[in-house]
Amino acid sequence: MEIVISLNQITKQFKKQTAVNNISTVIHKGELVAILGPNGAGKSTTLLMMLGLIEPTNGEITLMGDHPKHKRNRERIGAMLQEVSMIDALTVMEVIQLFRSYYPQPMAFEQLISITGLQEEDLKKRADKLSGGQKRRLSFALALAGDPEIIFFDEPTVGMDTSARRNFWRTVEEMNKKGKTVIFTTHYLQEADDVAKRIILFNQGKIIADGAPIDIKRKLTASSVSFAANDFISLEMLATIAYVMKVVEKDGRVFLETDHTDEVLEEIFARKIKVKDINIHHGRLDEAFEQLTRRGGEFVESSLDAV
Ligand SMILES: Nc1ncnc2c1ncn2[C@@H]1O[C@H](COP(=O)(O)OP(=O)(O)OP(=O)(O)O)[C@@H](O)[C@H]1O
Repeated sequence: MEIVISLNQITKQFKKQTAVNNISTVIHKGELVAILGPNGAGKSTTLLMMLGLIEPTNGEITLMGDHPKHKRNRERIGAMLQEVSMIDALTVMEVIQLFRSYYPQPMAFEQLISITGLQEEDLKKRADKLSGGQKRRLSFALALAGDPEIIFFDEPTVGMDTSARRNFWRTVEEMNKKGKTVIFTTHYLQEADDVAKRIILFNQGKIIADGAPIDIKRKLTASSVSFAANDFISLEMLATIAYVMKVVEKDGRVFLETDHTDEVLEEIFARKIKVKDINIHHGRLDEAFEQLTRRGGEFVESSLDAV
């Protein structure tokens, strides 16, 4: 698969503060990647370096094979950053037209308007007079004005209401299906879990886990098969099922902790054990996140191998 972004031993130092500490990774064309991590972990700094807006102190970043700032890249990337600054005195429609005019093959005007989700009367408003959430939606449309191949979002849904959020992710998923690479930072673990195909987890300037959400969760949190308890099932017998690590009875249910939920289920059916109200539980991303960030730096190497 084609590599579109490559980070090779990147460090960013702000005076005494090491914001990003010797990270290396690659992102392939068509990936949908979430960069997650607690406050100050180095997410935004990394994103800004990928965009060429700040330079690493050490290491090398390439964007589609060139320096991020190369003029070939300018037409091929779109970004929505945390700071929304609107051009004064232009209406929403004028700003969209202006941004479209920067690119050789802009996205259709009507499509961008529909992405803003704004009503007719709001399109004639001055962009700087929009509400916070409306500004975010407009900056989303502006990020897509050039019909970019790679799109970067820094905390994109902050300030968006539920429906704006849903529309935003639906559009992002559509773009990704068309082959566009999407990279976003977020604090909303649920969003990362729902949308991203890959999560890069940052802590204290380092990458402490990198993988599909399901793999990160599976590796770091316990999964279980559970069902309603009844008097006829022997817990000792359940403990003999292959891959069952622990059997626990709690609140009227029996939980079989395992890394292999499918195999355990198969065995339950093969042995014709009568169970009702079956539930499969995989650990939640916030549990995995909590574990990883709590353990901090020391956990780095082993978790990277493991995940
Ligand atoms: N321009 C700057 N000058 C000095 N220090 C900076 C600058 N930008 C970031 N930092 C510091 O680098 C560290 C990483 O910041 P960064 O903004 O990348 O974190 P983040 O993971 O995006 O955090 P948040 O979730 O709070 O947005 C922080 O300690 C921050 O204070």
